[in-house]
Amino acid sequence: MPCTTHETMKENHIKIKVRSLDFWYQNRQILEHVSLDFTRHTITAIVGPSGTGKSTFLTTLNRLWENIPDAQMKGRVEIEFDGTFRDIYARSFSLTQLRRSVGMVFQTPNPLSMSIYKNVAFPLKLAGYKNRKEVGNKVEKALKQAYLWEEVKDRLHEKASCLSGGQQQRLCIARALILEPEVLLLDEPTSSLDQNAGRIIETLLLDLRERCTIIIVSHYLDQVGRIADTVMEFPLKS
Ligand SMILES: Nc1ncnc2c1ncn2[C@@H]1O[C@H](COP(=O)(O)OP(=O)(O)OP(=O)(O)O)[C@@H](O)[C@H]1O
Repeated sequence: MPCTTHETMKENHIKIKVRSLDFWYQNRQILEHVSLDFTRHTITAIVGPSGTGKSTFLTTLNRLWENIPDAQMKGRVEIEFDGTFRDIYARSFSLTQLRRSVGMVFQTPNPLSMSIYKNVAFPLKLAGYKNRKEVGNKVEKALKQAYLWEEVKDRLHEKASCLSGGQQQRLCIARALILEPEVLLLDEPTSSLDQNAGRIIETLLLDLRERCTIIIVSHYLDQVGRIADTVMEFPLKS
């Protein structure tokens, strides 16, 4: 029998496939045989007790763990690009493409010590964009997508450190969005913010779902209830 239509349809909606993933720091195993699928254009929340490997898991989706001494991973992570699943750990897969396609936002806003404008434009500079008009247009678009444009459009050349915590986090989201990633990973992005600033980011993520596949680690179950399409609880039970 050929593959059923139902199975094909299900496969068509998958953006990320994780298969038999094991992870260790030194000799301590943190993730054991994790196999998961993430659906395109949805928000998946990863929840669970402290220390169960939620943040570590996110770093296996963008290879950010690779610089940690004595860390080790086994298994496969495949992301769909232009209709084809690519093994992001394959030698032939470019790290530059991965950095462009998978954006990340951390728990504490981490603006660079430079102006608001330069912070957002920074990934474009690394990617070799030279045309000032094009860069300006992209900065504006990313700041609009991150709901920050109206608040900063008249002070783009001020230091990013002058912004409030919530604004700084939206600035980091704008920086993550400027290369138009297909996947956005967020590690407790609202935990250092007040409730109001956190709610703005939630609304923004619901909007971004149309463009990106979003995976968010969150400790707030009320937040998860408001925004998540799927919830995955760590430690995973096989
Ligand atoms: N760089 C590292 N070197 C060694 N051990 C680490 C490192 N980073 C994390 N760990 C350990 O790995 C385990 C999982 O950590 P991780 O941060 O992934 O968990 P978490 O579920 O995200 O926790 P939390 O909810 O508290 O953020 C913890 O026991 C942690 O101490």
